[in-house]
Amino acid sequence: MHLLIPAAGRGSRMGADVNKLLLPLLGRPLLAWTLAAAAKAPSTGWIGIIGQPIDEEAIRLLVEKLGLRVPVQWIEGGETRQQSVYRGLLALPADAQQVLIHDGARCLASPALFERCGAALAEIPAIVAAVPVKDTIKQVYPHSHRVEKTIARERLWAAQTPQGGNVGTLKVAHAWAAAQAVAVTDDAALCELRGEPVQVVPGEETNLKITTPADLFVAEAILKTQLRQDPSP
Ligand SMILES: Nc1ccn([C@@H]2O[C@H](COP(=O)(O)OP(=O)(O)OP(=O)(O)O)[C@@H](O)[C@H]2O)c(=O)n1
Ligand SMILES: C[C@](O)(CO)[C@H](O)COP(=O)(O)O
Repeated sequence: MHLLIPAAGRGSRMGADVNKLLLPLLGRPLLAWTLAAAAKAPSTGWIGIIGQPIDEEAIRLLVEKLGLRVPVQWIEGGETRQQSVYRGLLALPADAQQVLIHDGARCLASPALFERCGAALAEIPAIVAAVPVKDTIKQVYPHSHRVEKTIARERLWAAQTPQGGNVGTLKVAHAWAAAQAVAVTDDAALCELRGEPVQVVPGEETNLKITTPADLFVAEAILKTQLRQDPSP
């Protein structure tokens, strides 16, 4: 399976002065945990890391230190996640039929989750890892923040990554979105807008996206537990 890792963000909500993916988490950069778990999944055969030029040296160094068993290719990212993923798709090797896309910022995903998503793609053209929403969700008016209504949560799932699908279909969807100036926050949304069926694959509650400083504390605790269960990440 070909895997793209978008890692070209700035981490503005983290408020650090470097890309949040280079921040240390239990002694190594956050992105190193993401890559180690991805490469540990037996079905992962190729990884493309999408990053900004300013981070290239640091990312190349961390990849070298990890000594991953799979080939890793550097791909220059864009202004938004969507643009970065599109660039990644265009940089895939010509023989790539299906692709998984996994946020560099989701450093707690287990190798089993990558396997589950890869296996699902053998049966279904497009997938998204997701978990049922646990909170009660309020829809509010934009400025006043007064509650407009409560959304029934029975059918709501929180989207995670990996997401993925057929390379050709995803390239067409991204090209269409670029031409029409359609902006979305995940890859599955583009398939949905194109009328392509997208299937949810059970995600993991612990598969957080590290976004704000508080997430780092939670991630550290989860990682410690994961390391107790499997000390060879
Ligand atoms: N131009 C961009 C923006 C984001 N990403 C990646 O997309 C993932 C999810 O994005 P997010 O968590 O929003 O990361 P940032 O954009 O870095 O954070 P922020 O929105 O707080 O600036 C991250 O792995 C991030 O590196 C990317 O590859 N290219
Ligand atoms: C793709 C994603 O991880 C799904 O939850 C998420 O949408 C990406 O983060 P963003 O902050 O919305 O760009």
